Amino acid sequence: MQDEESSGGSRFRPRVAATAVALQFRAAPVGAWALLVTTVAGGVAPAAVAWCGKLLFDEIGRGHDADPWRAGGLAAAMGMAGVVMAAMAQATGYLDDLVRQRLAVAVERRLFAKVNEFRGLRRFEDPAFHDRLRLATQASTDAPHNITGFCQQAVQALAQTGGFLGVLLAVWPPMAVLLLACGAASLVSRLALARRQIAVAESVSGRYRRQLFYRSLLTDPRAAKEIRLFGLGGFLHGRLVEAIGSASAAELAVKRRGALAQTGYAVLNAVVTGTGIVIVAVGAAHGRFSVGDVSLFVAATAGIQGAFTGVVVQAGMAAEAVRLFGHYTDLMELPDDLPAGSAPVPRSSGRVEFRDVWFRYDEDGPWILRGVDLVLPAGAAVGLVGRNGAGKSTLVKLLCRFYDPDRGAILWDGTDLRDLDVEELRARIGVTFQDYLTYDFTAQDNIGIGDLPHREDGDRVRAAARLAGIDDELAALPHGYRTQLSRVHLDDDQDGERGVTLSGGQWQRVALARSLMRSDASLLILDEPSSGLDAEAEHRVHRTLAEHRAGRTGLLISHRLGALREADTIAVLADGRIAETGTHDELMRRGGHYATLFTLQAAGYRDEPADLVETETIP
Ligand SMILES: Nc1ncnc2c1ncn2[C@@H]1O[C@H](COP(=O)(O)OP(=O)(O)OP(=O)(O)O)[C@@H](O)[C@H]1O
Repeated sequence: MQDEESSGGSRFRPRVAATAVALQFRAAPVGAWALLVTTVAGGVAPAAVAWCGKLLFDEIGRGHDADPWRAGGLAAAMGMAGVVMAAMAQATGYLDDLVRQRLAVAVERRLFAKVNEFRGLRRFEDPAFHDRLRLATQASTDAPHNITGFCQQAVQALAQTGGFLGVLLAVWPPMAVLLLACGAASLVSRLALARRQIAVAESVSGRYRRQLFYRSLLTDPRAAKEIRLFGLGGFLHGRLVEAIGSASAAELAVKRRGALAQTGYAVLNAVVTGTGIVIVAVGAAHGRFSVGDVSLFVAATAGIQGAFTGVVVQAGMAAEAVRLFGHYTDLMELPDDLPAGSAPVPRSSGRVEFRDVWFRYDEDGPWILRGVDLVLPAGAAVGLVGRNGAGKSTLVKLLCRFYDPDRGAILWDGTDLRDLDVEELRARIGVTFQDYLTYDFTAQDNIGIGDLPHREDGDRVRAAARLAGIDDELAALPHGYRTQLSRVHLDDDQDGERGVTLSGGQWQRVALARSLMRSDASLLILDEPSSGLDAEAEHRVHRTLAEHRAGRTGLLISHRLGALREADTIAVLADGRIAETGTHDELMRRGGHYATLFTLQAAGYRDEPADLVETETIP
């Protein structure tokens, strides 16, 4: 994804710059226009002041013939202009902050709204996408502002240079040419440096990603146990330092080159200026220039150099910003990784059929599913069994349409999932994922977000918690369902209070309750929902779920085969296909994979030696 074509290589991308400028005027219209006005005015003012200075010196230089009123008026005008310039500088500073803030908010808002639009999971599993997202996020704070800052600086410099050039041409024309040549050379060199800086920034992007990873790992309370027990602190710290060191060494090398180049141009500028001043001073001594001419020449030289220095610095920053902001515009233009279907999801039964489904995560990766044929009859409970890595959770992800099958189709009441409106489809499914999330929210929110419109509906949340067998424990927390389930992140209004930490099994039941919030879901998928529950809790939860599920299609995945015994059908996934299907009794009679697994587990409970159990090799 970070190929030259999509990211534009190191060439200048005017469309990116135009987008950034347009975004500034959209994010803060009044502020942006006001900033433009104060900037232009700030650019013109120094030339006007210098011109007044020249007139003043010339007036004073007339000795006894000088007009005191005119000299006083010119001095007063210079004083007033100084006040206006100072006020203008303050106003520009404030407007600059205002626009920068509004712009950063606008960019970030758009960026993460776009991220939310990706329907599938593929982008989130692509390291290049994460690099681009990181660079685009980085761009959100400064890049558009730097681009517009450069435009303003350029406008200001044009105004300033234009005024002073006229002065120089009138006094000693070669100086104008020399200063322009120095400025142009400095600009070209700064742009070349910016290109190198950008290339380095992009080459170390992966290292920054690793830095963030190690940093968050070293402070994550969930990681703290293993880090301490396995003594990983030093190891992880070393890797963090290595990532930081290698990233900053490359950046420092470019900065060194930049500093050297800029020093060279500063010396050149000083030589040019010094020569010019000497020539004009000698000319004044011979009576070719007035005192006012000399003062104006010095002011004009400094003014033009100042304007160029500003433009050169801003141009470098803008070039980097355009490149960085290019990641934002590219990301905003990324197409969705899943084509959108638009057909409404039938309100009927919720029969699901996998028809010769083939799937692999990467084009050159191994096939995970190799022609799965499976029917989840409407209203029936289907148990899915298979060894670790058989592809059970993958099947669930395809069912939720996080990916599309490479071959074959999944049909919902006869319609291909690819043709259905994906949001509507997902709203009809309740899922407890095997790798469920634990949110640093209140207990109420941890469950309520399973059905956002009813997040605040206390009765509904408690009903779901009751089904998952966690209601009593949550109600007994210090603030009941309003208790924060986190020891780290507390809301602002909970200052001084401490959250609580739930046990693994309690969290699992909270996750289960979350998936049960969608009381009108047609399909309920539970991927290892009771792996962390004690025997009593597991028994209770499964009984309640069986009652609750009535009439809905259910897919239950578990390595504890006893939990699947009551399912209407049990399917065994092996070698990427459905190897067996049937009821518990049918499969036991068949004596295949399922019977082998079940007998092994049962033997463990009965305390029989495993070698007494007849086993078939499990694929
Ligand atoms: N996002 C992914 N990218 C690449 N490979 C993946 C991804 N998720 C899973 N896999 C691979 O797909 C295979 C099937 O994984 P899956 O999680 O579906 O197995 P499972 O049957 O649910 O296993 P378990 O019983 O251990 O939960 C595994 O080999 C796994 O490494």
